[in-house]
Amino acid sequence: MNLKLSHISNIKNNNLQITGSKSETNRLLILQSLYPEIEIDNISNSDDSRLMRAALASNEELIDIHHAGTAMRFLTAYFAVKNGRTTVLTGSKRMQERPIKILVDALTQLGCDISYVKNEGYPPIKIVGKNPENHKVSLAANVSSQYISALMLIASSLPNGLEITLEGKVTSVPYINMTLSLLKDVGINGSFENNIIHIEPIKIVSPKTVVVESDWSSASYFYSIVALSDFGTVTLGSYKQDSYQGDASLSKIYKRLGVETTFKENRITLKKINSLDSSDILELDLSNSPDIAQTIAVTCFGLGKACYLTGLHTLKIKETDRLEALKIEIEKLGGEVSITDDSLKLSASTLINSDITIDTYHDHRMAMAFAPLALRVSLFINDADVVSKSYPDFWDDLKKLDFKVL
Ligand SMILES: O=C(O)C1=C[C@@H](OP(=O)(O)O)[C@@H](O)[C@H](O)C1
Ligand SMILES: C=C(OP(=O)(O)O)C(=O)O
Repeated sequence: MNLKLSHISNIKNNNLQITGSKSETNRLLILQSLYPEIEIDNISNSDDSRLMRAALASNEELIDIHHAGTAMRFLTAYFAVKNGRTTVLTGSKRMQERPIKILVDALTQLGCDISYVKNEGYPPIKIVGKNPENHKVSLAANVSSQYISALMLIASSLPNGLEITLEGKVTSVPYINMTLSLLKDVGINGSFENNIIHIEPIKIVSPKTVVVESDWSSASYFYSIVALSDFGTVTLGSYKQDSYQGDASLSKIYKRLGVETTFKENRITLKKINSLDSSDILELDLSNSPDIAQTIAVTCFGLGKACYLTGLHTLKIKETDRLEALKIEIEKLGGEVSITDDSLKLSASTLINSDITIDTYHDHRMAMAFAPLALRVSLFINDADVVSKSYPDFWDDLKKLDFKVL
């Protein structure tokens, strides 16, 4: 599907209900499979959560999780401790390029049996479920926090729980804290101090309904829309001020880009204010919130504001090499970008080229991050249905804000 996007007027106040966080949902789906007493409310309707549910319900040996990184990593740990069951976990072409060795090695240390079907270090993998005999493990923490969350999610089901030692600089820390908070919410005890995580064992938890907060990464596109509008306001549900999601830092970051956030009951209202960060260049370390890097880079570009984004070392191994993809697409529109392995620098440039086709590289966030630019120029989005990975209703929600989506 190739879309043409344009917008004729400003954003009128509109109420949107954003789907549940896919990160919270996919953690809770694993926990619910281990502890059926758990109920989940405001579950994500993303492809990644649908695939996770289907995988957990499947009795097949071969399970294909397509593009879903959390599903790939969390299910590797889940099936590794399903004694007596053999599973082959595979995914899309890109998933077969996303590394998994650190997690496989950690599970092997515990006594699990996992082998590579094609290329060493990458999916597909064959998992022969075991009752692992060890309860201590250490792993590198600088590549993906998903490996650590995967171990934490199965830890309480092991007879002695788990002690996880994190080596090196820990990346995407809020996602580890999110896992710990959700474990606690369902009645599992754990701690994370001085790079050591302890999770206690528990056989049964008390019945409990956990309400998933709406997805903050998805909210980022509306922050960008409001920032790029002349006088827009958008209200989004269901959010809370004390979020488990690191991307809730959007409210602080976008204050510097001219968007004010107010929390009322369980909704946030984003309002355009006319005060932009006064520094020549917006500098941000995004190692705690990698998923909003694309949104912020594109907002800055649309505003003609220079930015220097660091802490982006994980972007190269996500749905695509996001640094490379951002550079190519922003430059098509007339911007100037330089990248390293972990940073992106955008010069203060003017959006000059209209009717450009944005390529999305099988990456939902490429499509959604560039869409707000339609407030400034009309553009085309290639392969626009990629958004369903995290936010299937995205284009319908843009129509509610008077975007022309053709
Ligand atoms: O645990 C999670 O739910 C996630 C962790 C992050 O990945 P990394 O830890 O690999 O950066 C993030 O980018 C991803 O979208 C979701
Ligand atoms: C990186 C992402 O997802 P995952 O790693 O779970 O595929 C994302 O949603 O931006």
